[in-house]
Amino acid sequence: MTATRVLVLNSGSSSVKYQLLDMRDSTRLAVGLVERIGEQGSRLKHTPLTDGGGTRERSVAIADHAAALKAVAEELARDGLGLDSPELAAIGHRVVHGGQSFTEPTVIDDAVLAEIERLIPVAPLHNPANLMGIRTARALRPDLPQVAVFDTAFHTTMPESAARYAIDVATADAYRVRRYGFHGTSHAYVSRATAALLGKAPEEVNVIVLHLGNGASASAVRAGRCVDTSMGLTPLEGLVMGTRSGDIDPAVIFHLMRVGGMSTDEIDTLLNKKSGLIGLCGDNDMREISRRIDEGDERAELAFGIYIHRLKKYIGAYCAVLGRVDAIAFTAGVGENAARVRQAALAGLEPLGPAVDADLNAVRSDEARLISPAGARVAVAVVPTDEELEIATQTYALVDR
Ligand SMILES: Nc1ncnc2c1ncn2[C@@H]1O[C@H](COP(=O)(O)OP(=O)(O)O)[C@@H](O)[C@H]1O
Ligand SMILES: CC(=O)OP(=O)(O)O
Ligand SMILES: [Mg+2]
Repeated sequence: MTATRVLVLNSGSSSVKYQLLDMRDSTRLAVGLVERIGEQGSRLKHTPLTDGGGTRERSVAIADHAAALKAVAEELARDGLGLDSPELAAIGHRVVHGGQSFTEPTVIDDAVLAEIERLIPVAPLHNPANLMGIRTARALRPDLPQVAVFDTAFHTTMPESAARYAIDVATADAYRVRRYGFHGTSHAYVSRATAALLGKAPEEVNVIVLHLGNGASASAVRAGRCVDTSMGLTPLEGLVMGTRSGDIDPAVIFHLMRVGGMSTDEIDTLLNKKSGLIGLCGDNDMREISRRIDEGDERAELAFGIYIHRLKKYIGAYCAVLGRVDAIAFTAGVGENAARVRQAALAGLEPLGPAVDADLNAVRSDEARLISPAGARVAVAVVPTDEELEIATQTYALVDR
């Protein structure tokens, strides 16, 4: 029997999304999610797709990402899809920070693990979770290839003019301080899918991708290659996010230290976990914010206004970076679902080319689709991202020989 299945683990700071796929035709055999890892009320949601068996949800104490993967393995085994299956060809892992070392998907060995570990200081919320998933998967199936697919890889094509901060070069190089960018697997997938939606090859189009999830980032993609992105050394720079501030004057940090007496760790927590939408209005879920705006809540409206203002600035900036823009694509939880965000982000930008048709924008669908009126100079699209499929495809390409 040839092994054609790939298990994909997308480990976030407090969650794991996973999918088991058969790569002969990219069908999903099971999908699931472990949430609130290490917190009160952790839970697992598992859906086998093989014989139409329904979703199983249970609350289980899950202390860390190692325990999470063990629970996932148990669920898969109950459906006869366990990690011991000879049909499993590889396990693909999303790894958030690959620094400058990794520009391609990479089969994981001890040296690769050591490098991912060395990068923890620049991805403290993400790389430790990714490492724990990899180590646990290796312990469960030491014989199986494990592949790392890096969020940073797609952005390694950025020119130095976009990748460097304007700080002393020797200091920057000594500490590898530069702009790496994240969500690259999504930006790559969505920019290609947007080209396909336009009936073009990726090399023929320039696309602005807006990945708006809990973490959020924008990228400018010229002829299939990333030329700029909004996240930097870490996933803190750029857009306003669910709990992260995005861009601020770096002097805010000195001010909070000197005048506010705050420690480095306190400021780190403030900017990564207590800022963005949640810091501005107490909610980080765009559904809840939208509901509050409808009720006339002024704090929610202000938070939304700040979120949209930043988004608009990046869209304008990337129009300038690209010169010619063929499409703007919205993706991830907010981008795919929040018509209000899409409408507001592009309102008033018609002179630059993009336009949104209100009726098309209001349609709810899981399909990639255009929401701009026919003949718009810049197409506007909603393109569901699929990081797991992209990771599975890249993983299988490395092991299928
Ligand atoms: N129907 C919806 N309307 C508006 N926003 C939504 C909707 N569904 C999900 N979201 C937003 O998507 C976010 C999660 O996006 P997702 O891409 O799954 O993020 P992440 O991968 O960072 O966890 C939620 O926090 C919520 O704000
Ligand atoms: C890199 C990053 O911000 O990832 P996420 O959106 O999954 O938190
Ligand atoms: Mg995400």
